[in-house]
Amino acid sequence: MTPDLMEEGARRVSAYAQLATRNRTESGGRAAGFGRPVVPGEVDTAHGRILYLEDVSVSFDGFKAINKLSLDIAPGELRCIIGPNGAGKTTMMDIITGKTRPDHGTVFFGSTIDLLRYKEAEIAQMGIGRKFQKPTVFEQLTVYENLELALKTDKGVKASMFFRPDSADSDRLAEVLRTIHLADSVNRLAGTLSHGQKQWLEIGMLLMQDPKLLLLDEPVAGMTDEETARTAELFLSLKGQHSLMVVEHDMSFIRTISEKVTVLHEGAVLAEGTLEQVQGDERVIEVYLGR
Ligand SMILES: Nc1ncnc2c1ncn2[C@@H]1O[C@H](COP(=O)(O)OP(=O)(O)OP(=O)(O)O)[C@@H](O)[C@H]1O
Repeated sequence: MTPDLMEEGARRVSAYAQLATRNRTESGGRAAGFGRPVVPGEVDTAHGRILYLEDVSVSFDGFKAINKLSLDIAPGELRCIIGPNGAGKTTMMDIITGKTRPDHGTVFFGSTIDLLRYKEAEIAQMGIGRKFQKPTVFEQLTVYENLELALKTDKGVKASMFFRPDSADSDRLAEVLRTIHLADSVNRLAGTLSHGQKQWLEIGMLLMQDPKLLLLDEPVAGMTDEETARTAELFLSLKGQHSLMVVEHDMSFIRTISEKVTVLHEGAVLAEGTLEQVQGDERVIEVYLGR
């Protein structure tokens, strides 16, 4: 082979690699992203959606847990999801976070990131944080150390061994401590916190990674009334800066925080609107009372 041909081949290989990388990290090669500036690492919300599910279905042993589910969430929105037991709320979150693969449908983060092409860990890195029902903080570490650890998880094993928070990290830590009402408890062992405080600490750990979308599964279950009220304040303060999807059974909590409520039933959206609207919907009443 002549040097010219070899050079030409190398150019083609390099151009192809660049194209593949661009398609994977920016627009997924879809026409929707064409012509708009795409900032690597930024979620493209130009179409007014941070999360978009269309016609999503998944079956377990022939049982349709999610059945042609379509739903979207606007940037900065705080969306509440309600529905009777077994409606598919957890399965929907499993699909969004890459834990469960749907049999069918479309799931997009912004208008350009096809979440079905990514693994669970990659989706978390992209800025989708998930809080499970039970708090999972490190009980033997202090509040501060738990938050510091959340910063390190982003940085890989070697970097995290020598990690020292810089001033931007320290500012962020202080801000998160204030947001989660634990500024007075920095040096307390997480194991000595109340149930509600542990939940806030775990939310704080997610906030350290500055997630664009937070999925929260029954965040006030087991909390006292005072803790529930403080959690409502916390969520209202996060709205706008982050998008939130909150699954909850506690209707008085939902009443305090909600604008738009989505009711899931048998794996699909049964109704959507304000809490008053959905509570007045005959189909919703039947589903809740008919159990
Ligand atoms: N891995 C699985 N294998 C078999 N069935 C499953 C699996 N995951 C969920 N299901 C079934 O799918 C349906 C939806 O479950 P899911 O946990 O998503 O409901 P949910 O709305 O979160 O309920 P809850 O309010 O009780 O948490 C249920 O009937 C459940 O038994």
